Amino acid sequence: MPRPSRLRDQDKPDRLQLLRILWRSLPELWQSSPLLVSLLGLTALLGGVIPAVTLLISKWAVDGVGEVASGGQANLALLALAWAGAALLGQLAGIARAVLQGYAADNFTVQTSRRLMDKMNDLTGLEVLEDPRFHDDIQILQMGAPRRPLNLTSTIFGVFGTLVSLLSVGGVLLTIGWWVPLVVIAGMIPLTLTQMRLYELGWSMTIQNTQASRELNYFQKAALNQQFAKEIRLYGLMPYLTREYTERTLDYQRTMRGVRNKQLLGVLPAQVLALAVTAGVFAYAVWQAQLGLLTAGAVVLVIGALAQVRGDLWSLSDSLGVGSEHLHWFGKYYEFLDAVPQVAAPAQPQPLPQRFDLTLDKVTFGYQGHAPVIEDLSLRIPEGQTVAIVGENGAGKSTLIKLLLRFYDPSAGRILLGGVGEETDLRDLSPDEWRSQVAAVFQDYARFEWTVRENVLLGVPEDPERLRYAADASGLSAMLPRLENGLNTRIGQAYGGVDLSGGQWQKLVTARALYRRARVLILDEPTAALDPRSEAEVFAAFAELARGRTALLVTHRLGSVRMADRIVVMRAGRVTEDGTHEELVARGGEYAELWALQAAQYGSGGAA
Ligand SMILES: Nc1ncnc2c1ncn2[C@@H]1O[C@H](COP(=O)(O)OP(=O)(O)OP(=O)(O)O)[C@@H](O)[C@H]1O
Repeated sequence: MPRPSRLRDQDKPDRLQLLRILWRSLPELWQSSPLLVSLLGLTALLGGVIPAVTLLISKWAVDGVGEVASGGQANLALLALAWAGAALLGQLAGIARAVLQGYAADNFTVQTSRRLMDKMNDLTGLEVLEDPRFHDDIQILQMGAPRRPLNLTSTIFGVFGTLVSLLSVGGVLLTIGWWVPLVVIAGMIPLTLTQMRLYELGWSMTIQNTQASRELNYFQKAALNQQFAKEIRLYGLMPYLTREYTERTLDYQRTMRGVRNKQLLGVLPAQVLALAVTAGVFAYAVWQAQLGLLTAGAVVLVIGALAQVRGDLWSLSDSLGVGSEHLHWFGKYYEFLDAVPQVAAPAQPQPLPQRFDLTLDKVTFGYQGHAPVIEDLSLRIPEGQTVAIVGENGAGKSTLIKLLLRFYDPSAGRILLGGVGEETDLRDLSPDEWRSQVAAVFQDYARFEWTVRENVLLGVPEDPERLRYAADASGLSAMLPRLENGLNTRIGQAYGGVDLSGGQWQKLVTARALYRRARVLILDEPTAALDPRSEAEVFAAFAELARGRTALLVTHRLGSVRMADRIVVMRAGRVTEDGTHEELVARGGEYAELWALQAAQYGSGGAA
């Protein structure tokens, strides 16, 4: 993903760029349903020529009436039938187009959304998701994904049909004078351009206001969200939220109202010009008829054609204006699809090494725009070892875990996987393959509003024996009888499900990690919300599961780290102590101090 500053630069693509976007979207639309799109093109073509055909028939009919009145001959009945046939065909083409358009747009929508999701999957790192401006782009893409493909499809075929109609009616007007269609169209061009410019203005306002609208919506969301209800009531936050929401909304509406008014008033002069031109041509046709140079049928043709051209050009300017908004959205969409992530999967990934020793070699890392939080850190974790990582808040423990999972790449140094002589840089492995070998419970784990079972399996096929083992070992089994439908209990009030307590959730996500057949197990603060008995149970399960595999445990509960083979103490992004519990206590450093403190709290006197 490019840095968001690049995204900003492209917020207002010029017309040429819009054409390029259109050029790229056409084959995509075609690929989504070739047959439907071809038929759609045919119906638009048919619908486009019908107005010209109807006008010609009208001309012949009026002239025919004149002929008959002056004693001549004309097959008026046939002409009437032809007129009705053409009108019916036009109606049928319109209905067929609407139906086909619905089907084609459905396919195009699914294809577009799938590509968005696939791309999100390709963004293997987390760095992009942490930039506030990235949220704006995602919000625009997310909001537009269900409707922009349909809008663009209908605009493309609308514009195509209108162009066909303009060309054919313009061709009919040629019979009055070669300059007539040229003058009519030239008179309408300012209207078309003004309309398009104003739509573009509308789009750039949408972009500029996304951050503002996101923020104001956040105030409303906070006010109505159950998650914040306790603090809002306790601290009397509601008046503040209401005030902020109202002021920001009024501000936002003022800005948007300005744009809307400008849009409406801005088209007025161009509309007057267009009207003047058509009125001029109309007057010319009447004058020519008075001179006997045009037949009555030709005057009817001119009147009808002018109305048609006016209607067509109006709808063309409207479609091009709205269409440019859809194309802007597609511009963002392609920008997202083309984004090159900082954490990228290698083109030719190395196979996973035999041994899973982990080596951090002089690793330095800082979050985007921030000072390093891991500095020149070297650490070797042989396969099979259970390592507890402890240290004060903000020491960099969770960051270290995120680096090991390759959610970020170090800015300096390397992280290697493999035994001596076969070490491979994590950057040379397929992130998916590497992560499939790791089970992890994060501090801020995902709470999916699915069933308990789905929350444990997370898309992995069910193995009943393993599921039972994971549920038993994590303590999940013990809480199931209290849930209405056991493993099939739906979680989340939004879908009529139940709410789980923090501790219950923690057991569930521990089961999630235990269910995976992973060679590396990572638990980041797995027991923070657990009662002492559950904590002891989870650690017993962890110790059991950790046997024979690499296990990393980040925790502040020192009582539970004694069972680790080794304890690593971190401070300000560096490893300051490294050894067994006994060694570190004997050493009398930070660990010994923390241990004594916690032991004193539990009243055991701090003895090792
Ligand atoms: N996504 C982020 N963007 C910017 N800074 C971050 C981000 N995540 C963490 N930090 C910062 O990095 C530093 C290390 O954070 P980290 O979460 O690794 O610490 P920790 O040792 O796990 O702390 P704790 O014990 O409180 O969980 C902190 O100063 C934190 O503010």
